[in-house]
Amino acid sequence: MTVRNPVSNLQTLIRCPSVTPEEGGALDALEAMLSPMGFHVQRMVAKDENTPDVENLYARFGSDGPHLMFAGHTDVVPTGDDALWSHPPFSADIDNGRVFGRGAVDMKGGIACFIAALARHIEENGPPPGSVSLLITGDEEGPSINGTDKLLKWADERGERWDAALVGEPTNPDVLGEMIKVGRRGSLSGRITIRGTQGHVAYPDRADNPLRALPAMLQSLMGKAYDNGNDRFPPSNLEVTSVDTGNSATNVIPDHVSAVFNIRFNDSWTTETLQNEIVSRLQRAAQDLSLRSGKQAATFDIEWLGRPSPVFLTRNDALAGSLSEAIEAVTGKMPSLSTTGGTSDARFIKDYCPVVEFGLVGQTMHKIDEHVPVSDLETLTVIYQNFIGRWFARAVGR
Ligand SMILES: N[C@@H](CCC[C@H](NC(=O)CCC(=O)O)C(=O)O)C(=O)O
Ligand SMILES: [Zn+2]
Ligand SMILES: [Zn+2]
Repeated sequence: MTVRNPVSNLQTLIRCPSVTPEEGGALDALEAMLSPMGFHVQRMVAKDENTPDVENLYARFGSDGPHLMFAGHTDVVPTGDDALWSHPPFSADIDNGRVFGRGAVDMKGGIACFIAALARHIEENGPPPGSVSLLITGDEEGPSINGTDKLLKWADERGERWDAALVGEPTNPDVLGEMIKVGRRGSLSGRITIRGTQGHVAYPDRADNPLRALPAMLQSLMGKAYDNGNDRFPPSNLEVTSVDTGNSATNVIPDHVSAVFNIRFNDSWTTETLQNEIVSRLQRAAQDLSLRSGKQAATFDIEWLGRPSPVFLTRNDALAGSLSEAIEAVTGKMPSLSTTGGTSDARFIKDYCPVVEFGLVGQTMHKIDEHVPVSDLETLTVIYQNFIGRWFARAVGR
């Protein structure tokens, strides 16, 4: 089986230009690797209003339980200015012991290693005593509307059930083996629009500049901590990500200003309690007249943007334990169990089975010259192989 080499698996995948929502040949390449191994491969196209159709793949090896899912994505973020790359972003060139290309660590590399690991496990130990599935989406880096969420529902409707899932996102900050993700903070975005009265900039008494209310409003959102975090999660944090008046003139006071924000929140909040907190902070700040003496409280409205992402924590010692033991056996490191960073598709999987995440080192993800050391690909493959053995041994009670 040639797929036992993670480096050639990865080179094949990188050479498929699968920038979201393009399939780019990446799922065809996966199918060509998995079918000869004995996987039953199915392709599913997900559709929704106002978003492009996206191709996804579900492949199962075996028909009985226990059932282990490996989840990930073959879509990649855009390459940016290709001229800035030292190797073309879809070349998969190897230079100085490193494979270069978009998706090298995020996360075609993780998929390449898992396939190699399973191939080695089958060759050396025979098929696992149960089933292994790959749930691979082409819409993780995009809106995530036509990806893992819909693919899970589709598979669930066809009777698929899983006992545990491993997501192969690049979870390690600096060194392979240092961090497993066992949960994620939630994510909530919104836009506030402060209303004023348009007018001539030389006659401000005849206008009401909404920008004079903005500093107090932004201070209320970002100035005071939402919480201090806890032993499970980092503190919640809100960042304002854009401010816009739509005003192109220098001598006109605009009639409105909008600010967009995103908050990453921990399990001391629900979406609803957090929305209430944000609105009450804004209502208080709207009374602040320090830059607007003689005016009424500012008027504003708030619009919640997109789907909020839920906060979740995987409380499954057996799953995180098998993975930690595998990592320690191969690298000598005991990984931390973390909930730091962004959200991931594990937020959808957690409704079906316990889920943890472990993959490559994420330092170059989304950057120019994304790359992965060949040695990390080999080490991750050995970790995944070790994990597969441990997880099934534990699941069947051996
Ligand atoms: N576009 C999607 C989901 C966005 C997910 C994104 N995740 C990461 O960047 C992962 C980084 C990490 O592992 O820390 C995010 O957190 O924004 C949507 O909006 O649903
Ligand atoms: Zn990713
Ligand atoms: Zn990414």
